[in-house]
Amino acid sequence: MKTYAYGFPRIGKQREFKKLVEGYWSKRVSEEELFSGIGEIERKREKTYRKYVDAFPEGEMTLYDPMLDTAITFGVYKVGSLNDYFELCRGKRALEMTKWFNTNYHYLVPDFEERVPNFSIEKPIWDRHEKAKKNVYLIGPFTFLKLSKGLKREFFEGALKELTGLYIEYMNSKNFLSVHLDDPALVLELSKEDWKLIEEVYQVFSYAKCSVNLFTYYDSVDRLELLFNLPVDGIGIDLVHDRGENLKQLEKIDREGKILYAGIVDGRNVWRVNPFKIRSFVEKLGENIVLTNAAPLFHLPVSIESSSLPDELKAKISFAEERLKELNLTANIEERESEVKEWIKGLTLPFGRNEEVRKRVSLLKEDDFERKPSYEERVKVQKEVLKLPLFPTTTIGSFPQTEEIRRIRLLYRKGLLSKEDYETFIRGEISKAIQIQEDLGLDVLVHGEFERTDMVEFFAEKLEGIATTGNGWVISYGTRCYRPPIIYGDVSRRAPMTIKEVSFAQSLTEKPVKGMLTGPVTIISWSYVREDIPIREVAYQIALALKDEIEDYEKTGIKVVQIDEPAIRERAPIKKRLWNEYFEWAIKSFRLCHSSVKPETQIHTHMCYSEFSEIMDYILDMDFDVISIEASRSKGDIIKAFEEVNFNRQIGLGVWDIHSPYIPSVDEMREIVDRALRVIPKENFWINPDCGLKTRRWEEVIPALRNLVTLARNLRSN
Ligand SMILES: CN1c2c(nc(N)[nH]c2=O)NC[C@@H]1CNc1ccc(C(=O)N[C@@H](CCC(=O)N[C@@H](CCC(=O)N[C@@H](CCC(=O)O)C(=O)O)C(=O)O)C(=O)O)cc1
Ligand SMILES: N[C@@H](CCS)C(=O)O
Ligand SMILES: [Zn+2]
Repeated sequence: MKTYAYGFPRIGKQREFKKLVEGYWSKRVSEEELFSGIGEIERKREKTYRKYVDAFPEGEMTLYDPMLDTAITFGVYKVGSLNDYFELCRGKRALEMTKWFNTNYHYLVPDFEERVPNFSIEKPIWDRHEKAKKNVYLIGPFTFLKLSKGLKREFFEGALKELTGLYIEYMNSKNFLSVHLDDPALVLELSKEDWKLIEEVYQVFSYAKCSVNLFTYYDSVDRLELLFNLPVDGIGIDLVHDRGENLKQLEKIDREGKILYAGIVDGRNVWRVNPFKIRSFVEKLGENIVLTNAAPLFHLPVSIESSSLPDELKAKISFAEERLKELNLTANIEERESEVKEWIKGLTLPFGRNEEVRKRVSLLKEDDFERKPSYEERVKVQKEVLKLPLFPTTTIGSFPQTEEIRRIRLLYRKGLLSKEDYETFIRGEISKAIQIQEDLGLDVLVHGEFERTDMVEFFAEKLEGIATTGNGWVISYGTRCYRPPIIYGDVSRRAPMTIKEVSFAQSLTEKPVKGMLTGPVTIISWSYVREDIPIREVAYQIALALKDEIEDYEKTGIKVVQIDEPAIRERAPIKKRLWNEYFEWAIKSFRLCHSSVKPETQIHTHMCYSEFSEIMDYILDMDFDVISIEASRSKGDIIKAFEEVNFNRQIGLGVWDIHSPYIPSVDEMREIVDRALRVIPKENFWINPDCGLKTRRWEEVIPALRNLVTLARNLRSN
């Protein structure tokens, strides 16, 4: 049996990719060094692939994001220099950033600005395909256009025809031997018209001089037979996250000699597979099978080898390199039987069970998910208590994680600094941040999250039942990474998690300080989650831990609590037909956190970098008092969605794109507010940035927040 793998992480075992690109941005690395360093990373990746699998794509590497590279290759953006390229990623011309399907990877969204697209084939400033010949990696034209913005409906068909034609020209002129087309948008719930268009337009692949393999992943394809009728050589499908739907269709399809790239090892979660079971499963699939991963492997860290997990857990999981090994073991099971037996030894080890937690979840009643009194009642009490001005100003939670903070934390983690000294240092940072916010004149303050490495990892370290990996880095966007924790057992709170820092901050000021928590859906979405109990139960376990934390806030006099749920949209299933089922537990877990708070406690939530317009009704059902939503990169496009719903809650639409070092002026921020005030009553409107400020520098934060406060003051005096 043959094996194939794709999407192996580009970050590198020691985050070489991040260090290199960020080194270039800070002028420590020259252009030449950047290119040769990227080449080196690519060679290492290919060496790993070669160790385990028969084939893999060439030219998968990028300097920032493959969607942007595709846009440049086909002339959507003209880029004459590396600086032009990075301006589109993080400068004043930065493209909107949004979640890639239901993942925590963010891509740059090509924008056609409502104009007729005018494609061309361009030689990019750094040519990822320069040496590529076999299985050359390209994002499929359908996915590329479907995930872009500003392409009017009436132009879509013409654009797809023209672009697909150019793809053929590109492949033929470059003399590729074979092409790997990544086309995950084919798993979306598509209309009849879309399917008809795909069927028609993708016929042009018969003009390709090389073989073409079309890969889908993250879910099932609703019209799989249609893909097998296209003039391509192979089809890749996800047999892990398809709820059996791909398999069911496969049984009825005549594959007519086409290769089936059977995605049988999970690219999204870490639980180790049993190669014996996988092998007997694939043997039933028939002839012409190539074993592959079910989704790109970059959602996993590079290898378990360099992680600091306990051995019992390591024996149950696989990261990217181990997934390659699983493909290899499955394909060569006869010769490697003893190795396979060794591989699966850890699978029988039990997950952590906590009877008390199980009982608490089983005793939950409908009332436990219901906050009383209603928003209309409690908002009056909150007004009395908080006495906030019109257009209250706040930030989203984190302040700059400076090099000094990271260095001090590293010393503490290595045991070179005592807990006491570390905590004194953190208190010093909190004091400075409170002073700065007071001086700027913000209304609702935050403690700054200096004690947190990451908004999920921090809670994972405090909670029982969740493990952290130490070095298991995964890219979230560009060069920014996170280490997804592993939820392996029942989750419970050992002790208060955030009270010390937040109540210290509150002791320094008369203004309200927001207690800052990460919500259950986000903790789940940015972690790897056990699959032996229903996801709903995991969510309720986490919610109960957060509920206890909020009760402790109230006891210490905290009046405003923010429960961040930036991943609530991202976690929604790709198939909308499954949305009700998902949102039911997602919303209930949020409501469980805050259902028992006092009427005067103001509950905030925050969401970012997703397409929210379609989920407004679900969002409202979470029953918070205030929401802050990112809106500035999309120039406030989300405002349209407020025209259609009666959004009777307070809202802060982000007025500052915090992922760019650019400092917006008062007038630039005002544009978004003016548009929003046409649909949102001014007494419900807050002024805040898009997201947390941890990735920015104080030199950017202070002037931008000064402008933000000036904007609020101008609005109040108008
Ligand atoms: C808000 N977002 C988040 C998402 N997902 C998360 N898991 N977290 C988020 O906050 N998704 C949506 C958005 C956008 N996504 C991100 C993701 C990641 C970052 C980010 O800033 N990442 C940091 C790493 C953060 C971290 O864990 N830091 C640790 C380790 C720091 C470190 O590298 N230490 C060095 C030594 C110190 C030094 O020399 O600097 C080392 O260990 O070698 C910590 O602070 O201790 C990143 O830099 O990529 C932002 C938005
Ligand atoms: N409170 C978090 C939310 C990020 S989505 C922060 O400010 O970083
Ligand atoms: Zn955010």
